[in-house]
Amino acid sequence: MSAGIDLENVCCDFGTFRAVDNANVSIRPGEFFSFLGPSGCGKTTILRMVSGFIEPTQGTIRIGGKDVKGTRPNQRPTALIFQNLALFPLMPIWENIAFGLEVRGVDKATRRRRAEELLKLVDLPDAADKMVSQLSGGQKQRVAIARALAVEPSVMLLDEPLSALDLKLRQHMRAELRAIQKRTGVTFIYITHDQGEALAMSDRVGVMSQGRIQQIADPREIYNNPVNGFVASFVGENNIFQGEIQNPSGGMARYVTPHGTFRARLGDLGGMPGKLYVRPEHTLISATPAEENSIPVTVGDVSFEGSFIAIHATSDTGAHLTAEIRNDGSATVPERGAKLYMSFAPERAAILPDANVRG
Ligand SMILES: Nc1ncnc2c1ncn2[C@@H]1O[C@H](COP(=O)(O)OP(=O)(O)OP(=O)(O)O)[C@@H](O)[C@H]1O
Repeated sequence: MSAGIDLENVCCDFGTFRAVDNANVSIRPGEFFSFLGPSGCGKTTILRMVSGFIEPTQGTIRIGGKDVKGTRPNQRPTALIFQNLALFPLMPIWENIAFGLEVRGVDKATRRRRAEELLKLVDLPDAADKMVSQLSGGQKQRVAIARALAVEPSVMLLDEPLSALDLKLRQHMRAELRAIQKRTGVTFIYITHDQGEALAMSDRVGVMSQGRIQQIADPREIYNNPVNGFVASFVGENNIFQGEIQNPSGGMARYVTPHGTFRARLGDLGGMPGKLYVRPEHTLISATPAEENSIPVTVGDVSFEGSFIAIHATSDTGAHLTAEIRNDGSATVPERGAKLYMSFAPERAAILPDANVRG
């Protein structure tokens, strides 16, 4: 069983401080949905409102279509997983997993069977009789997930559950979590400040800043078509130009800057000024000027990043730019001091407002 979650005009105030400002989102049953944003943007507050530990100051939260106002956390069909797992060290793994069932009066044989099923589900079939201290960080994390799933929640709420793990394990657990979620079909709401994590695992992502949801979309859309500069910068690198818009037409515009006049896609500015954003992997280098959006530069640092090489350069007018080329031998890597041109295709660049912030 999985349930959808709807937030309708949800606000949360702590005294005079508004931690969550007018959140609207419909999370589908069985969806892996992440809230992504920097520390303090209100992600945990949203999770705590869904789980029932705090009530919204305004607005409505529905789980499975039912308004949950006044419903206590233990009466909601949600299970919460933290970074701090709070497993019981003196109980074997299977009893840890079955603890919630014991509280509900389920008999021992059924508890054991259910624990073993869940251990298979999280890919730890031989761990039932081990103790917590015998497991690695990632294995403990999987036990915590199995324990949360034991009480058959319709919604799993995960609060940065991987942040205590080292990088390799975290990357491995991304795939594991995603696989467990798809196997169970339970709705997952995941919060993280790690954009790689959110983009890799989620069906959709809600990017947040200063209490406001900035954009809700699938990971590709978030990366390829960010709605504002905050989202563009939070999920990746950019070359950014500041200038004036000229001749907007058909979703494109000319953009006049001290570094050149460019053509780019025009985002929804909502009356706000815009800057031009283009990703380093869409910034091209050439020995001769490109037909449009071409900037003469001098190469500075050339940094080897594994799968790609970052070329940092400064334009004759003082703009700092970065282009990335793939490390597959297909392009000549320029040297420091080389004079060349950086350019970008108009449809790869967008003029965007800064962010949707409290006015
Ligand atoms: N009980 C509280 N009383 C007062 N302010 C609070 C309370 N809980 C959270 N806040 C504030 O609300 C804002 C949002 O907090 P929240 O914990 O939701 O952020 P977050 O995005 O989850 O950050 P982090 O990633 O650091 O956990 C922060 O500025 C925080 O200081």
